[in-house]
Amino acid sequence: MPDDIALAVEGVGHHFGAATVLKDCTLGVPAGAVAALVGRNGAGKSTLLRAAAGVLRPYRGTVRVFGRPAGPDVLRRIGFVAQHAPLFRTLTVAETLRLGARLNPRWDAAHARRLADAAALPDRARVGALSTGQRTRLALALALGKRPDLLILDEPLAGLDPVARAEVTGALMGEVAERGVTVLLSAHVVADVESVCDHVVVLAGGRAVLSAPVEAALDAHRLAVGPARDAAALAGHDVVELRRDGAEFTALVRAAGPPPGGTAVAWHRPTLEELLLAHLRADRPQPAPEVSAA
Ligand SMILES: Nc1ncnc2c1ncn2[C@@H]1O[C@H](COP(=O)(O)OP(=O)(O)OP(=O)(O)O)[C@@H](O)[C@H]1O
Repeated sequence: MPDDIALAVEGVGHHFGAATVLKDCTLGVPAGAVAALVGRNGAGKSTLLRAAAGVLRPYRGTVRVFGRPAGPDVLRRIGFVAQHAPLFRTLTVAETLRLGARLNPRWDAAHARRLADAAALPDRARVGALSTGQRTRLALALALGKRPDLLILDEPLAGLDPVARAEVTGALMGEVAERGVTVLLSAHVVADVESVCDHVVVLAGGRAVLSAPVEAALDAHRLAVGPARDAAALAGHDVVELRRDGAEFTALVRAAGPPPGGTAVAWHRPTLEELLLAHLRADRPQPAPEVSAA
C-alpha cells in the first residue's frame, strides 16, 4: 500500500556540473517513522532532502511521497524546513504566520499559534532579530501549521544550545505522538539520532548504504574485536570497515548467522555510534539491501 511508505526514493542520481552528488540512491521511509539521514559533510543530504521535498528535480530516478511523485501534487502534504531555517528576515513573527496562512490551504492557525506561543516567540519581533533557536521554532511552527503528513528537516538541531535542542525535539516528539506525522531529518550528532529517531539512513558515496529501523540495523551487524593474527576469522563475512590498531583489529561486519568460534575474536552487537561511524568512515560504494524489521 502506497500509504505505508511515506517516502520512496529509487535509483536517484544528481550532479551539480561535473560533481556527482547522488548515484543510484534508493531508500524507503515507512509512514510513522522518525528517520535520521546521516552522512559526512558534502555527502548529499541536503540535495536528497530537497529532492524528497519536491524542490529539486533529480536528473535520474524517482521520488514518491505516499505513493505519488514528489512535486506539486504532494507539496501540501509536506512540511519542509531547509538548512538554517530560511525565512524572510524583515517580517515579524505574526506576519510570518499570516503568510503561512495565505500560502497553505490546509493551514491550522490555532496549531501554529500554539507552537509559536510554546516557543515564547514575541509576535512583533522581526525574524532577523530572532536567535537561531527561536528561528528554528518559528520555521517549525510554519511547517507544522501546514498540518503535513511528512516533515522534512535539514539539520534542525544545528547551532542550538542544549535547552533549545530539548525544546525542539520535544515539540517534534509531541507532533509525532499526537498526529503520527512521519519525520525525516538530517543530523550529525549521534546522540540526537539516538534520542529522537527510530529509523536510520546512512548516505555515503552518493548512495544509501544503510536504510533500516535502528534496532534492526543494530541486530544486523556485529563488531568483531581481536588479535590481528585472528583477522582470518573475518573471511566470508561482509566487512563494512576494518581497522588495525597495533596488534589488534576492530571490524564492523554485516551479521550472517552465528559468529565463528575457535579464535580469540570477540563479537558484539555494535552501539549506534559504532555502527554509524564505521559506515561513514568506510564510504562504501555499493548499496546495501534494506534490513527488515523482523
Ligand atoms: N546548488 C549547488 N550548486 C553546486 N554545487 C552544489 C549545490 N548544492 C550542493 N552542491 C554540492 O553538492 C555536494 C553535496 O552538498 P549537500 O549540501 O547536499 O551535502 P550535505 O550532506 O547536506 O552537506 P553538509 O553536511 O555539509 O550540510 C557538495 O559538494 C556541495 O558543494
